[in-house]
Amino acid sequence: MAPGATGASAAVARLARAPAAPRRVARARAPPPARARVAFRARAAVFSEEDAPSTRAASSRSARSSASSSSSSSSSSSSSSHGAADSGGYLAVSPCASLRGVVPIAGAKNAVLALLAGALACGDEVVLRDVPIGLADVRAMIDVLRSVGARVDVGGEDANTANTPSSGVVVVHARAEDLRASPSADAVAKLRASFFAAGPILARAGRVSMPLPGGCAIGARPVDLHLDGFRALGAVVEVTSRGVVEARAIARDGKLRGAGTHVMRFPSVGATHAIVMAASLAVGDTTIVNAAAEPEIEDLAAMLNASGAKIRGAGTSVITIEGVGVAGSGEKGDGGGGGTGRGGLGGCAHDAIPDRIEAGTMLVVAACVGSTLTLSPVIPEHMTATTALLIDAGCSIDVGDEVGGESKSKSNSNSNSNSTSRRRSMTITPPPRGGLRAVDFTTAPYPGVPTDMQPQLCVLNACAEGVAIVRETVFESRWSHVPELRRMGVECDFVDADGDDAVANANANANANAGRALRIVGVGARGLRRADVRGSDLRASAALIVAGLAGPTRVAGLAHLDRGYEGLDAKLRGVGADVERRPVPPRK
Ligand SMILES: CC(=O)N[C@H]1[C@@H](OP(=O)(O)OP(=O)(O)OC[C@H]2O[C@@H](n3ccc(=O)[nH]c3=O)[C@H](O)[C@@H]2O)O[C@H](CO)[C@@H](O)[C@@H]1O
Ligand SMILES: C=C(OP(=O)(O)O)C(=O)O
Repeated sequence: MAPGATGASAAVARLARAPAAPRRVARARAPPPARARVAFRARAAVFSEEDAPSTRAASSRSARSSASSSSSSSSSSSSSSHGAADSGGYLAVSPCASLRGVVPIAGAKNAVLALLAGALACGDEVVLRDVPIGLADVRAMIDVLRSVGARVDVGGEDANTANTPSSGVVVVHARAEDLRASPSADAVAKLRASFFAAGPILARAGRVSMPLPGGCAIGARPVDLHLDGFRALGAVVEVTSRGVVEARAIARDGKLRGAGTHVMRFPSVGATHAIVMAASLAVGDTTIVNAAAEPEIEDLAAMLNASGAKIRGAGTSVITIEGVGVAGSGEKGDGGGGGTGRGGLGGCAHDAIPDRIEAGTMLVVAACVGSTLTLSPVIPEHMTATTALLIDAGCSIDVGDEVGGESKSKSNSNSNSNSTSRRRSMTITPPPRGGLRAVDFTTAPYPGVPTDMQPQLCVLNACAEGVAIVRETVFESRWSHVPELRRMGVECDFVDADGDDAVANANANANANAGRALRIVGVGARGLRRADVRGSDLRASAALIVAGLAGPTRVAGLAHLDRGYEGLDAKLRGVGADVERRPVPPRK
């Protein structure tokens, strides 16, 4: 425990502990595939509102599991920690012979959530564009910001419904004098990214009182790596028995100090976000080794740099941050970028990167239906792991000309554009239906195959000819789509599999999956069987909808979908799919 840490609660001790040494875990084999029960009759529960995930209960389950050490695991794939009741009805999806056209790709959910947290690090106005403001997670994150005193104005097209595509503008102004250190527990419980806000609040207010977050129920998801980072930056941290992280700067001036070299055990995306934001406002320098390299981190750094931060190496595994101090500290900050010249960050205008996971999902749609589709805009370099798999599966991918100029990140006080990712269109031409080949894959931190694409890529394999082996090394319980795919007639079982467990071993949480893999036997030209299914997390819901395009399906669990896909059903209809959102039918 860090010097000066108060309390020795069991939760803190567990959070501080390094994970147990990697070991092979004995596992029971998964039960044999459920035999078909005719879907619409047998699965009344799938469509009952009563079995919708309950907000409070699920959130507190998640909080407890978040508080547990990284060596513990929780099998929570059948429930959600998302706060929304499942009032979204279901999607009736019919198989379609062909699709055609251009799918608009929204700003990236996971980038936007980090950017909103990043705006709390800034003393002046931050204008964020390409924000999918219809997403439940974006709205919940805005609630988190408002609950700590930030002014947030939301504008742009079609800002009001979860299932309408939009391209919104959000203006955040988090003035130092208004900033409060205790976000609303209800808002925080709704999503994982809420915890990203702890870093900037701690750095600016000198303390934070942060409830443990929500998020998809796909694994234990502790926050120990975030807390290690705060301690390295000179904070004392404790987790109360009520599941609230209490952190405060040790220094009497209430400021964080540069951590020097901080090595992360695993390249956690969220912990990297949190440390980058907090270290930017610390006094002194920090180098994060084994940082996450995801594009969303590069995007956050671009926004912070345009506001006056001094971050180098974002998008690689070593990130160096020269802390500019907090406003009024007079310790650092030279007025460059959007900085205030008195320490602290200023403001900027920033366009969020396109959503590589939404785009990847649409590529799988095209592949499963066997139709050519164009997506726009995308940043192709962010998607290479996914596109390489699709090419192996027999698809061809063409990258088009630049669309809409380069991604912009413009400081309020000068015109230093520091992000140059090119947005383009991308066209996928798959083989005719039945011609897809199965592809083995293993998820891994960027630039590996994204875990957020794993369920959708399982569906790709379900639609292909042949047998695929899928390994998940990031989230131990991200398999909730598997029983639902079985209901759709896909043979899939967990099998022992050798391979490189290096990534899983670094991430003790995923050890439950070390040495085991999902074996999927594709249905090929036969197509999938009619079924009623329920998505139990965001990407599982999306994957099951994609599967429905190859076999008639009613997919419940839309509250998950609406967290992270803005108007997926409307976008699918826009290219010719037969997808209809319907209310929950009465119970029989
Ligand atoms: C809002 C957001 O951006 N969510 C993304 C983010 O989640 P998130 O930031 O939660 O994911 P992390 O990269 O932190 O988690 C990866 C692994 O590290 C473990 N871990 C994480 C933090 C920690 O303190 N201790 C620890 O052990 C987790 O349990 C998990 O097994 O990255 C994930 C990995 O690409 C994506 O699937 C999520 O969509
Ligand atoms: C897992 C995801 O989100 P979160 O981290 O917010 O649960 C996701 O976007 O797939």
